[in-house]
Parts: sequence; C-alpha cells; structure tokens
Amino acid sequence: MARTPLLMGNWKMYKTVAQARAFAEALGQQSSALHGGVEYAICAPFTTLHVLRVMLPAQVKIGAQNVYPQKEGAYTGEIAPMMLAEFGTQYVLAGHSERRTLFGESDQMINHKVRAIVENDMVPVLCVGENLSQKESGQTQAIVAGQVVQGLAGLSASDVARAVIAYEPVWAIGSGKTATAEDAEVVAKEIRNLIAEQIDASAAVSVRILYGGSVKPNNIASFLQQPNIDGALVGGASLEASSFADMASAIGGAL
Ligand SMILES: O=C[C@H](O)COP(=O)(O)O
Repeated sequence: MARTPLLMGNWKMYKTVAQARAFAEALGQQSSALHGGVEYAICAPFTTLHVLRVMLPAQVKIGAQNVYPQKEGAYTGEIAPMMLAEFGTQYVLAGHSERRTLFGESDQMINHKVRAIVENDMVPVLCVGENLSQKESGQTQAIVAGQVVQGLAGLSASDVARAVIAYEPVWAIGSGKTATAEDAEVVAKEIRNLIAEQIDASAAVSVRILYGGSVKPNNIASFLQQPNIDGALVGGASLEASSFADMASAIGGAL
C-alpha cells in the first residue's frame, strides 16, 4: 500500500503572529512547489495557529507541538485535546526529545498524550530517538523500540495505522549532523518490523515513519528515497518559506 509522503515543519518556540503571517504570504506565492501527492503540515506555537489556519495554502495543515491529556480542568498553562481538535488542528507532536529532556516527559506521559490525541480524532506524531551516548554504546535499537512500544501502548491497530512516527536521533537535532539516509532507513525498517511483530502487520504497512534531524532542502530527497521513510520532521529549515518550498520541490522531484 502506498503511503502518502508527509513534510512536517516544527517551528518550536519561534515566530510571532506577524512573522507567521509573513511566512504564510510568502509560501502562498510559492505554492506551485506544493505537490498534490504529498501532505504538508506545520506544527507551530499556539498563538500563530489561527493566522496559519486562515492564511496558509489549503494543502498545508496545522499541527500543535504539545497537549495535556485531560478533557478539561484546573491545569494552569496547559491546553486540552478537544480545544485543539475543535480549532482544526490535524496533527499533534508527542515525545519530542526537547519535551523528554527539558520538561521531563516520561514514556507513560507521552503515551497518555498519544491516546488523548487519537481519542480526539487528531493524528499523533510520536517522536523517538537515541541520544549520542546511547548511539555510541550500541543502544539505538533498544531505546527506539522501547519508546515506540510504550508510546503506542493501548492504541488499536487502526489507530496505529493512522499514526505518524518520527525517528529523530537526538544528536542530529539542530546540530547540522544528520544520520545517513541508509542508517535512518535501518532504524525506520526496525520500527516497521517491530510494529508488525508486536502490534499488527497491516498497521505496520500503513504507519508513516518520518526522519528528523538537520533535514535541509539539499538532503531531504535522500531520506525520501528510502523505502521505509515516508517524509521528514523539520525544525530550522522549516522556518523560511523559501526553504519549506525548496523541500517541497525536492520531495516532489523524488516521487
Ligand atoms: O522536530 C524537529 C527536529 O527537532 C529537528 O530539528 P532540526 O531540523 O532543526 O534539526
């Protein structure tokens, strides 16, 4: 079964409303780079989601970077899944390494978020990946497998089939170092095999697996050419409309 490629930006804590508006206007002028057979999304700060939803080209969906896994309540500073869903948010990140390391999010908390995202009919983007010392001590497969299994626990096979997993080696994020496309493919294939063995074979065929970590216009095609990599989760290079459009063109050219 063909999986639809996905180019997803993660703006992290960047951009004011005015800057987001300028991005949307600029991307609108370059919308010919957007390919009909590819999905696009930007996970942006909450304050910019409205202007993006109104102004981005229709092919580009909006995503959130975080959510709190409760329906509502006295959780100062948090946002509920149904607030995001009602707003028109399609994707929500869960388990990004910055949330794991800077905010102490456990696999259990990440799993609660993933389940809450699914229960509200949005698509979870479960981020997984090893840090440098784990890579150097040969633990990549074990670390990633644990994060995937715990992150997806309790989901039905059809929920897993709709989910997105982003493999982001922590040492590659914002560092200018990427995994080689071949090494990323090895991990992506292991993730797919793991899901087939432990969850459901059909879900393993459908689930989309992205690579993230210093993806740029000049290297994105090499990742998309790998059979088990279905797109990219891009930080820094998603902040400029021209760069986002260049990555969209590179993916279109690689299809
Ligand atoms: O979510 C995105 C990743 O953290 C990658 O960020 P980067 O493309 O700036 O390395």
